[in-house]
Amino acid sequence: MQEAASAARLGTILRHLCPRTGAAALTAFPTSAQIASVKHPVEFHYTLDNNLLTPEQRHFYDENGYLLIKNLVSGEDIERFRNQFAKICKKEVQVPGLIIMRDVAIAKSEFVLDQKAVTKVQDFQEDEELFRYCTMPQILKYVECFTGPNIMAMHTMLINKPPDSGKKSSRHPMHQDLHYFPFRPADHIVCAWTAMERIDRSNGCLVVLPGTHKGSLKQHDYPDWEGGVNKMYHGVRDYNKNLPRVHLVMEKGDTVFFHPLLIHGSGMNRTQGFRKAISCHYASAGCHYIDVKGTSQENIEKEVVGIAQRKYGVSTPITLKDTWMVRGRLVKGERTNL
Ligand SMILES: CCCC(=O)SCCNC(=O)CCNC(=O)[C@H](O)C(C)(C)COP(=O)(O)OP(=O)(O)OC[C@H]1O[C@@H](n2cnc3c(N)ncnc32)[C@H](O)[C@@H]1OP(=O)(O)O
Ligand SMILES: Nc1ncnc2c1ncn2[C@@H]1O[C@H](COP(=O)(O)OP(=O)(O)OP(=O)(O)O)[C@@H](O)[C@H]1O
Ligand SMILES: O=C(O)CCC(=O)C(=O)O
Ligand SMILES: [Fe+2]
Ligand SMILES: [Mg+2]
Repeated sequence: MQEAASAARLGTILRHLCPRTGAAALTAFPTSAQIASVKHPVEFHYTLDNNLLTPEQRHFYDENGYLLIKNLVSGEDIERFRNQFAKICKKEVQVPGLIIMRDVAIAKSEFVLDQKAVTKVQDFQEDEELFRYCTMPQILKYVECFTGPNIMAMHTMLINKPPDSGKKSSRHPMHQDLHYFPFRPADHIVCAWTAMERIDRSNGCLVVLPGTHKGSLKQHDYPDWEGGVNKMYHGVRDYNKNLPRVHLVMEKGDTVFFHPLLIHGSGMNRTQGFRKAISCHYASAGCHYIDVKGTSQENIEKEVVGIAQRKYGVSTPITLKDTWMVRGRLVKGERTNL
């Protein structure tokens, strides 16, 4: 009698943990103890086991494509990133390769030389102080669950979402980060995004469509927004507008890890403050480059290559791959493919 009950429970848990077997979704979530009581190894599709993630966390990422870890980066570290960002904006330090981007509403009006004009800095891999973010052990421990032990920091950003100018251009359209990346497999890429202050709907938090990481890479274009769109802020052309949206409210230091196919964006900043977040996209060094010619990524390759050629004053043909090869930095293990 007892045995039959526990066998039924085991079956229930296994069905819950292996949704791809086609069993109906369950409403109750198994506890750690229940999962630990399962004798058969449980299969997870999107994470590797390094004894850090709990089965619940691995299950959550499999189903949703993101995982939020509270309080992962200290207030002191965030203060240092803030200070360095301010120095960069004031031109007290010059960082080779850094892209400083102003909001389209400001870029097209007067020029103000301070952080009020800067909507994000990108490619800070040569700035020791900001790049510390990408090498923090507590972040890399999580990253390894997605990428394995050989880890490349591919893309770095500090986003300083400005108070909206009234044109709604502080929004970031819904997109998949993989659109920008000519490397695969997607499952071995992950973004770490850390809130540098409390971020909620008022200042434009991340908005995600849970589960969309299980889909494919979609066609991206500039959204048809009246007030203008920032350069390279492509959005998914068509996505199911009825899918549930989750607003990720985060406190300072909270960090979200998310899959590069997860459809996400961010709302406009309705406050007077500059909403700050720091992020890094990591990939397994074992990933390989692909040629995006003939794919939906051709449009972004054209734009990125155009900007890179202007920036470095080169006219020789380069590819999207070349622009990533020079930006990627090994942060753990061995640099193999990328
Ligand atoms: C996982 C990844 C997800 C993402 O990365 S999504 C976002 C990707 N964003 C980027 O890659 C940042 C791209 N931005 C840049 O490369 C630069 O900021 C950009 C646009 C080339 C401008 O840099 P600079 O050339 O130094 O700036 P500039 O003041 O001399 O302006 C040159 C021309 O560009 C225009 N511009 C500047 N910022 C803009 C903006 N935010 N949106 C639209 N247009 C913008 C600016 O008006 C000027 O145009 P014009 O020559 O006057 O017609
Ligand atoms: N007309 C639109 N077309 C496509 N994407 C949009 C549109 N309006 C908003 N978005 C995107 O949806 C996400 C959420 O934006 P939105 O401005 O609705 O913020 P929000 O945080 O949901 O704010 P609110 O509290 O007003 O609902 C962002 O990625 C934004 O760029
Ligand atoms: O901080 C944000 O608004 C998110 C930006 C983002 O998703 C991106 O740059 O890819
Ligand atoms: Fe993104
Ligand atoms: Mg909204």
